[in-house]
Amino acid sequence: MALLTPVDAPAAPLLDPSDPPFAYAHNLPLEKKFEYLVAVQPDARYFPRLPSGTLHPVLIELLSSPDLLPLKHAWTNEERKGRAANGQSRFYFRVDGRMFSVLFVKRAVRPWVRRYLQPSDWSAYAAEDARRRAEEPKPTLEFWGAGYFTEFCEGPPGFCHGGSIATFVDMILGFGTSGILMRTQPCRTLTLNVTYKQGVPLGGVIRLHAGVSRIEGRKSWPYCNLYAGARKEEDAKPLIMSEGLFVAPRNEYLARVGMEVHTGAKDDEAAGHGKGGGKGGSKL
Ligand SMILES: CCCCCCCCCC(=O)SCCNC(=O)CCNC(=O)[C@H](O)C(C)(C)COP(=O)(O)OP(=O)(O)OC[C@H]1O[C@@H](n2cnc3c(N)ncnc32)[C@H](O)[C@@H]1OP(=O)(O)O
Repeated sequence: MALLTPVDAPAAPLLDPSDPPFAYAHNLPLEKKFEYLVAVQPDARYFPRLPSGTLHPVLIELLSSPDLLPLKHAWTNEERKGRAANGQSRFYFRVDGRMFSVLFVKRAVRPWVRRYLQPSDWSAYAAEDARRRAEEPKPTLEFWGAGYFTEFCEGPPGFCHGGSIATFVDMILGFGTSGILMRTQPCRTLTLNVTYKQGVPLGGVIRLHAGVSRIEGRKSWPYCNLYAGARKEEDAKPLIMSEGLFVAPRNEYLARVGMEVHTGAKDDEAAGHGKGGGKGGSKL
């Protein structure tokens, strides 16, 4: 299935901040904030359509918002080297000013979500977060992202496996939308509907548009569409359309597994801003 495995492949070169890709990143207004993202771009041997170590313009655009908080170097150089050699598929997206990434590890359709904007100073972050929320009392109900799938997600030759796509959109729906928007832990998938209108090519930049069309109490109805190409075109038809019903676990379940229990009216109020939603009252 995969064209190249890490075992067959030559070792990835050591990533060095003095390399041209880093200089390229440093020319950007956000300077070192890009360093980490640049460093984890896959090697060109695994991902030949983008120059090694550079960010695609659409990702730069995505990351260039002035309200981005400094990125934290969450991984060591050694980890970065290893990860870059694994040909991971990676997507970036922003929700409420926070940057997230979803990546696939090797062949397994096992995605991990990593929150990029982990500030080193949590009190400063909390203050910033509170200020932003005060200015934008309504939760973000839609967001855009971009990324790519590599050969570890291959199904039909040159195209992404349907299971990888289903896993990916499940993550976006579950974590990226309902979990975050409802200000709770990730919600659980109750139903997931994926329409594969066209194949998703490996290697090229894929845009995503996701959001939540309705929120009622513990339930939310997120959607996620995938498009080919870096640029948004008004008449572009989605390759993939997905939607689902996601349900936040009951409080008694959360208490049993030792997770924080959300009962605050504020969260419910925020959730109630969804189209068609609005009951908001806690049914937890
Ligand atoms: C750190 C990174 C972590 C990243 C995580 C990303 C998230 C990825 C998302 C996933 O993949 S989760 C894994 C796959 N999903 C599961 O394993 C879920 C398994 N199912 C469950 O755990 C429970 O069924 C669930 C928590 C989803 C719901 O349990 P409940 O006991 O709350 O269900 P309940 O029967 O009360 O139904 C909840 C609501 O849905 C409604 N409902 C049930 N079945 C339905 C159906 N088929 N269609 C429409 N509505 C339905 C039901 O009427 C009710 O509405 P109301 O509250 O308004 O009355």
